[in-house]
Amino acid sequence: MQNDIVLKSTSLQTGYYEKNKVKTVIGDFSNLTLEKGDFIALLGPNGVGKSTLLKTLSGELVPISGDIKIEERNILDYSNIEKSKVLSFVFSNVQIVGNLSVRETVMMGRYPYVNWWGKLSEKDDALVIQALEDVGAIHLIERKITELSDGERQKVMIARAIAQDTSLILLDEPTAHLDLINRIEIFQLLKRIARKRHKSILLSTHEVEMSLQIADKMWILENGKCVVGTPDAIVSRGDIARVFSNKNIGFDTKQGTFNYCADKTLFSYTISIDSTVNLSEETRLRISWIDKKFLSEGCVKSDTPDYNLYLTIDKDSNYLVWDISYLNTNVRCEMDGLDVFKMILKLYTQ
Ligand SMILES: Nc1ncnc2c1ncn2[C@@H]1O[C@H](COP(=O)(O)OP(=O)(O)OP(=O)(O)O)[C@@H](O)[C@H]1O
Repeated sequence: MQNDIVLKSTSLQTGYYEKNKVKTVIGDFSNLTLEKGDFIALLGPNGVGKSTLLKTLSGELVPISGDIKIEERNILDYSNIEKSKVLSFVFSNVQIVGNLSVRETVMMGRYPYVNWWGKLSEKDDALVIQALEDVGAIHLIERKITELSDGERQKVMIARAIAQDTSLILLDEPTAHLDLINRIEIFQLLKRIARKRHKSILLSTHEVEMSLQIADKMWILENGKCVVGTPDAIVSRGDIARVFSNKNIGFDTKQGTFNYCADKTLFSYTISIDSTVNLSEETRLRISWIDKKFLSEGCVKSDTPDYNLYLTIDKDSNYLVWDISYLNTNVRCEMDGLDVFKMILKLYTQ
């Protein structure tokens, strides 16, 4: 395979047909490629066309124009059974077929390989067990799929895709409805599979911060186009800030995190620190969280501020305290961020 390219689309337009006529064009992409071992996050606002692109790349939707090649062969030239040997698709809303056990569900991934007599071999069974071990769900093997939590079920569906042993795995929002730990686990699990088993994995997600940390590359959809790059390139080019920020959400390019800002500016402030204060890691952290809290309340940092916040040590208690000065008023309050804010608000509305 040339340059390890697993999927390549050329001049692809995605969209929908109605009565054999083009109803709407959703995406218009120059060349998109997925290479062996790639772990790629597909991101973009609601309704931008992520699912439409995934369904088109999987052959479920017919492109409006352009073509898609998987392992150098046009996707339209594959029979269903041939396609299911090169490509697996994990949907966000897991469709549960019948009252199957976890073993039977994952075994369905081996269906494209059943022998002439329609029988699964010992090798198939071993692959099912291996796939369940890979996703950390082997303990669920005898459970009914209907009796699992969303996170457990999602892992089983990923195991099914692994058992299917395709070079390409597409996943549509595999972490939707999952808690934080399960979301991270699924991301890391998919990355491990891409690495260990040299699979190409493309998943759509709304997890911007997690994708920045874990994905090899990102495809960001914006107005029907796709911006492609490694996380560092995408951040430094300002793509994340442009696509995902608005007047209430700012992207911190150094931290790779979002900050939530208020609609209107309430007041400005500055923070300074007395030289006697020993800035421990915890104190630095608390100050940065005060900044976040203030930002979310509509307060901005300024060199000519309404409020001066001076961090010092109270001589009697030996605790850290804030001295707040505003016009001719000076007050002292404890370190706690909410207390500081409430105190300032009190002065502000007096
Ligand atoms: N069958 C259809 N016919 C016409 N338009 C459709 C059809 N299905 C979806 N769309 C439209 O295509 C656009 C892209 O939808 P798609 O589901 O691909 O977006 P998405 O990026 O996956 O969104 P989300 O993040 O909300 O899941 C939307 O405007 C949607 O309304």
